[in-house]
This record gives sequence, structure tokens and C-alpha cells, in this order.
Amino acid sequence: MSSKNPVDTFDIIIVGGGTAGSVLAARLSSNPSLRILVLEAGQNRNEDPNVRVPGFSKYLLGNPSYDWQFQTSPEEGLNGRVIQQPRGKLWGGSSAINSHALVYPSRGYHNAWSSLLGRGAAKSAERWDWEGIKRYYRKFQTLQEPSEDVKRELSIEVSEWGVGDDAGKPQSQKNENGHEGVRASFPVTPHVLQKAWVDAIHDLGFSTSKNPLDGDLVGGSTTTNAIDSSKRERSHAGVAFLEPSTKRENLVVRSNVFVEKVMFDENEKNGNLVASGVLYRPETSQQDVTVYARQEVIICAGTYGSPKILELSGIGDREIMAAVGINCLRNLPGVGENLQDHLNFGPSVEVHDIIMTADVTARDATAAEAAKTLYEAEKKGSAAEGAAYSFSYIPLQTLSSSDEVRELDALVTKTLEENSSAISKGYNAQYEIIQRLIQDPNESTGTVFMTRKQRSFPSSGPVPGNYMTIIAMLSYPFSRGSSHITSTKSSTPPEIKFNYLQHPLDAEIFSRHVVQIGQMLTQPSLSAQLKPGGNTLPTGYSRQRIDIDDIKRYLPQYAATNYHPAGTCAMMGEELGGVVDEALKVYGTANVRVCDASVIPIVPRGNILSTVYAVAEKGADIILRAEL
Ligand SMILES: Cc1cc2nc3c(=O)[nH]c(=O)nc-3n(C[C@H](O)[C@H](O)[C@H](O)COP(=O)(O)OP(=O)(O)OC[C@H]3O[C@@H](n4cnc5c(N)ncnc54)[C@H](O)[C@@H]3O)c2cc1C
Repeated sequence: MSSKNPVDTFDIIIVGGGTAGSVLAARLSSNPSLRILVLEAGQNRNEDPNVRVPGFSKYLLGNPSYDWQFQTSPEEGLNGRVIQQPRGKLWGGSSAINSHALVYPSRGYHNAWSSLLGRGAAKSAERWDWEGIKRYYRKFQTLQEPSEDVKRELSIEVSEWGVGDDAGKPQSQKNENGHEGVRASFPVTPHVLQKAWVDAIHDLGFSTSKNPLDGDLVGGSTTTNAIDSSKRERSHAGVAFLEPSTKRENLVVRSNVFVEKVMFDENEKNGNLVASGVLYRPETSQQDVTVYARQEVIICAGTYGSPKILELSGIGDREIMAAVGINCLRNLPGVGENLQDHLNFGPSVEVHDIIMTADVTARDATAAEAAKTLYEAEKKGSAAEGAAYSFSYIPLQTLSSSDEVRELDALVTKTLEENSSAISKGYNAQYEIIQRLIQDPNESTGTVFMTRKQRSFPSSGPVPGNYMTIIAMLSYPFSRGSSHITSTKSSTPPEIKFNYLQHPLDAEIFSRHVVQIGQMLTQPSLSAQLKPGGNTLPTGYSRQRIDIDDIKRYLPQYAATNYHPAGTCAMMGEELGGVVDEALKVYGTANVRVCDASVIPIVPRGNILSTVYAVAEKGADIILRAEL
């Protein structure tokens, strides 16, 4: 039963106070004439130490107080494994439970994105090419300078980064209305392995001091993490954007409420559905509540939540909705399709006993307690640091022979030609883009990064010894999956299938980036850190493995998700199977937008948080401009 309250009306309703939703809430409420409502299924946990302390992320995953605990169907390409898909259920969403690494896409990637938009998308302010978006990668954050020690040890030239805004304003003035955005910082204490990483990149002939925000980062970097170095606390969207905005009278946040669907007027506008509001259920109630939107509804419920809400509202693939008895209001077959993720794999290699890694606190309760005490007293130690700062983006052309490059090119061309008639126009357009990225010597199709701890390959947990793990991530997978409803009950989780490694080219390209790990480990600076005769995990894997077919045999058993699902409400031309247009508006609706990781049409090269923030910042500008 719906309880209608005629005064419960806002100009804009934002569904989901996660990463993107929090940015939109902050930016849109800066216009005092707009009344904004945010509906969030989780609650404000900004003061919770598990969320605040960077090193405590491990307490968040799999814990229903913070995590939706989604999981995939058994994945055939991963030996039938079911892959856990954590997503944040709290203010700040997944930015409040993630691993905080800030990594950036390339100029070529964004230019390709804009080519998927199709007709009529050339209006300059709505361009999603590099020129149209680059300023938003700067806008969401404030860079905190590292100490001179860190700069020297890790060859960081902060002046090159130019975070602020592209008009060159000082950082203190850059964010309107008191928002300084996400605080981004480098390691507090440089670690010997981080220094060795930088030296290895140099030894391979690459720079580590290019500005990653310039869109042409090939080589490596010590990247930033979304950690406030003045407090040594996680800087997530709930802290940086949502909570400060609640001081404004025109912003209302309702927590612990579950949005079920968007409601539509009986009358359409120019053939488009007109949203009148949304239906939600408070966690503590059995009764649905309707709240009304004068202008629009923006769905920011994430890669799984957003397509689910659209389908429950009658927008999606007609047959999928009919199968569960939902009346189709708009047949939009792209909803819930095009699901992509980054898979990763790489060995953990034992380093000299004297090198302190996070393994020490992982296996020893006394050491863990000491780390906690040190953090509480001085905000220092392993709990104060992010897990991954050391990254590289090395094109396959660089470390492969010209014969190997030619062979891969031929294989990619042949495989795509053989499969092109069996797949949709949209996927073909995406595959052409990925093929160009593979062939471009200035693009990397893999991201390789290092963490200062072992990956627990044995189910028994951490093994003795101190480790570093070097992980290759397949940047642009060809495999595509889906996330769809299987019931009209909004509490039923969606059916999630990635079809990981099902496209034959994925294992080919992925395994070649795994070979790069061995090449990095032979660099003197990194090999000097390895314990002579030390262990390598997974057991039986040799640290410098170069046989591609052999590596391919390890992937189904050991490849893991990097937690970057995207693409289920893709911003592409409708004729390509897109769901939203360049203004983030859902096709066939007058006033429903989606703004979150689901609109990203092709998952970006590296970690995707920066892209989600940039999309939300740009989305806010588009909406504010439309409103004014
Ligand atoms: C464990 C983990 C580690 C990661 N590490 C990194 C990293 O190091 N670097 C990086 O770049 N990226 C990382 N990511 C990915 C990144 O954090 C996400 O891609 C990004 O935060 C997604 O933002 P979003 O706005 O799309 O969704 P979210 O931030 O998940 O926001 C969705 C919000 O909607 C709410 N919601 C959903 N459904 C409903 C409903 N029906 N009613 C009301 N509210 C609803 C949710 O509770 C949530 O708050 C990681 C992710 C995870 C989970």
C-alpha cells in the first residue's frame, strides 16, 4: 500500500547516496532554489573506525552492516567459481569500503568513449572526449603534498600533477561552497618496495613522474590514495561530499530506505515517459512510501542497483521483464547488459625477512594490536596507509618482440572477424575500440601494480614469510555479462553473470601482461628485495613465468576480481544498445537519469573510482546548466 503525502515533494530525487550520488547531492544543492532528496539504503557510518581507518578495510567486506554482499552465478571461465561482489551500503557507497587507489584513464580511452555516443552528441558541454571531461578528474579532489622525504624517495614531482583546476586557481579556492572534495595523498612513509618499484620502472626505460591527469600516462607512477593525510583517514564520498552538504536546508537525506521503483505519470511528454517520483520502503516498516519529484529522478544505485531499479520500473528488455511479470513501459534491451569487470592475477613473492610487510600484522594478533595502538596514538604505521600505490601501464609492444606483437595483432583481427556477425552492433563498436587500444603503442591494455603483502592463495590463510604481490589487471576485457532481476520482489538480488574469460582474447592479452610481471621482477632493484630461495605463491608457480599457455592454465583457478563492475546502463547511442544519452538521460524518458559506474560504456584502463567521480562532477554541471 502506498501512503501519499502531497507535501513530500522535491525538485530532484537522487536514488543512492554512494560515490556518484554524494557528489550530485553536494553540487546540485549548491543551487538554493533546488530542493533535493537523497534516498540511501545504508546509513551514515562516517565516524565508524572500520570505515575511517585505511588499514581496516578488511573488516568491511562480507559484513552486511556495510556490504550488499552480491555474488555472481558460477563463472564457467573461472572453473565454476562464484565470485563475491561487495558493494557499499552506507553513505559514500563503495567509495567507503574500497581500497582507495586513484588511477586515471587515458586520453585515447575517453576519445573512444565519445565515439560511441552517436548522432547529435556533439554539443561541446556534453562531450565525453578527453577535452570534455579532463577538468572533472581534477575537480573532485584536493591533492595533499607529500613530505620532502617521500617526494625524493619515490621521485614524485607534485608540481607536475596540477590538481586544482585547469584555470590554475590555488587549491584552497577551487571548490565552491566549502567543498574541498576528496583528499588525495601519497604514502606517509616511503616503503623500500615502493622505492624499488619506481627504480624498476626507470630501469625499464620509463618515466614515473608524468602527470597522470594529463591522459597520456605510459610507464609507471606512485599514485595517490583517497586518504586524508592530515587525519590519516579514508576520504570517501560520504565524508567529502554528502555530510558537509547536509548543512544546507535544501538538502534532505533519508537513510535506511530502499527504493523499489520509479513512478511515472499517466501522460507522456513528446512520446517520453515522465517520472512523477519514486516508491521506497523504510527498513523499519512494511509500508511503501511515495515521494514526488517536480523536475527529475537521478538513479545512482550503482552497477547492480541502477539496472535493477529501471527493470522494476518497467524499463528494460521486454522479455526479461515479462518473464517476471513486469509490464514493459519502454523496451530498452541494453538495460543490465554490457557488464564488465577487471580480472587480476599475479604471484606473491617472498622478500627478505627484514622487510616489514602487511603479512606481519595479518598473521600475528600481537603485531596487529600494536599497529592499532600506533595508529590511535600517532596516526602512523600500516593502518594509516593504503594497500596499493605502485602502478605501471606498459604497452605490450614495449616488452614483447616485434614477432610477438605481429602475432597478437593477427590473432586479435582474426578472432574479432570470426565473431563479429554473432554479436550486437554495440559490442562490435566497443571491440573495434579495444582493438585500436591494443594496437596503439602509446596505450597499455594492462595495469600492473604492487601490494606489500601476500595474497592468500591457500584457503588455510596467510603462510609464514613477508611478501610482495605483483598483480596484472586486464584493462579492457572483451567478455560481456549481465545483471538482471529474477523477481518482482525488490529485495531479491539480481542475477549477476560476467562470463569472465569467455571471450578467447581475454586470456591471450591477460596472460601477456602477466609475463610483464616476470620482466619487472628481473630488474635489479626489485630482484634485490627477493629472499634467496624464497617462496612464491600460488604454490608451483614460478615467479618469472613466461609461457603464455602455461599462464593461461592458472587464470581460471586464481584470477580474482578487482571490484570494478561497470557498464550496465551504458552511455552509448540507443541504436548501439545504450541506455543513457550524453546528458545521462535514460532513452524514452523525459526526466530520469542514471549517473554512476553503470553508465561507463567500456571499463577504463585502471581502477575506476576517479572515472565515477569525474562522471558525477560532469553530470552535475550538465544538470545544473539544464536547470538554469
Ligand atoms: C572492495 C572494493 C575495492 C575497490 N577498490 C577500488 C580502488 O582501490 N580504486 C578504485 O578506483 N576503485 C575501487 N573500487 C571501485 C569503486 O569504489 C566503485 O567503482 C565506485 O565507488 C562505484 O560508485 P557508484 O556511485 O557507481 O556506486 P556506489 O558507490 O556503490 O553507490 C551506490 C549507492 O546506492 C545505494 N543503493 C543501491 N540500491 C539502492 C536502493 N534500491 N535504494 C536506495 N539506495 C540504494 C547503495 O547503498 C550505495 O550507497 C573498489 C570497489 C570495492 C567494492
